Amino acid sequence: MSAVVVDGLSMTYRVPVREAGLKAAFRSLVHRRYREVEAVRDLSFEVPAGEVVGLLGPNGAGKTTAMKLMSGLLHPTAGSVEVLGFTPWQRRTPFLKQIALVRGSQPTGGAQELTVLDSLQYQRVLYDLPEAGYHAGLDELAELLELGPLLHRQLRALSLGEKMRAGLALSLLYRPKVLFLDEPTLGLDVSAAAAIRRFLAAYATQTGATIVLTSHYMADVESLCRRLILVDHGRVQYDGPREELAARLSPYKLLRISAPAAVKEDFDGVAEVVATSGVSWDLRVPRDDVASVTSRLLTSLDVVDLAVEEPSLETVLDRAYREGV
Ligand SMILES: Nc1ncnc2c1ncn2[C@@H]1O[C@H](COP(=O)(O)OP(=O)(O)OP(=O)(O)O)[C@@H](O)[C@H]1O
Repeated sequence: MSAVVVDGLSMTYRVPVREAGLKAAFRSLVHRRYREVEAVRDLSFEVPAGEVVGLLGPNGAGKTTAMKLMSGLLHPTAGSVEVLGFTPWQRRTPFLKQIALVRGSQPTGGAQELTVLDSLQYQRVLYDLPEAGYHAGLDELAELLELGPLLHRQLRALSLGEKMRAGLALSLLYRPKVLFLDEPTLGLDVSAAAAIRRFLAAYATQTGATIVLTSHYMADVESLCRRLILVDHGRVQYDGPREELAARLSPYKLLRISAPAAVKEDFDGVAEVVATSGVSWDLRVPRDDVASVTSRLLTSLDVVDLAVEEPSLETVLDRAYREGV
């Protein structure tokens, strides 16, 4: 069963335009002109219950707009969305109780003067959580997100990484079945980002939640999403397994061998040498030839180590963004 069904979704913003200068400012009071920005165009995809999918694309591709539409913050210009059978922008209570949108740019909503614990208690009242379930959930989240030292601090006094941990606890306290994560590691240092990734991976496995994630950090995508949906100019450019995108965009693999006695001429007519340092050689090999090239090298050279690598996701996406899929 699909938890999220997006069908022919489009969203056009109407943005007021004004030329520079005082005269233009007055003129715009009488005659306001608008221009249209098509943020999302005819987007369609489905996410089965329990899947973690990465919604990727370059800046301005329409990801955040799509996330806002799927979580009911915006009403689309055209098309439909169903999340757990609900139309998000109707914002019905049973829908709101089963989804969460977490944004790295605004990890914690609500009153920033409240302490983390007060905010969690407020969330309990808002979502009508039974006392026992609340305490069990809170203990679990507090442990996983290391919230102990933060509970009695005001939200506004937290660092970015601490805010994200608190924001996740606030959003996950009521155990949403569908989680929209918009750049959850934005601006975090390497270990804070890694901690969030570890937590999300564990949360997804433990709860079987459906997760739609946007991120510009490849580590997030690689550790969490097997399926990628690539959008550009508001349209789906690719929807499928992560590895297949690499195979489609890069017809080569990298063969890394360590052969102390090898010289450059040994590779003539066998594989293209792209880098070498000491006894180690990086070879670019067409995907279909990897097996034959490997066995040729193993017979002709004294190979002490060998590894076959996919091009990095960063390289693959850079190519997809620049040249299309
Ligand atoms: N509230 C708004 N009013 C007008 N235009 C908007 C609004 N929000 C977004 N846009 C425009 O819609 C397009 C898509 O923006 P969106 O934020 O959805 O992209 P994104 O893929 O999330 O980008 P990024 O990776 O930079 O966060 C952009 O051209 C953006 O300028």
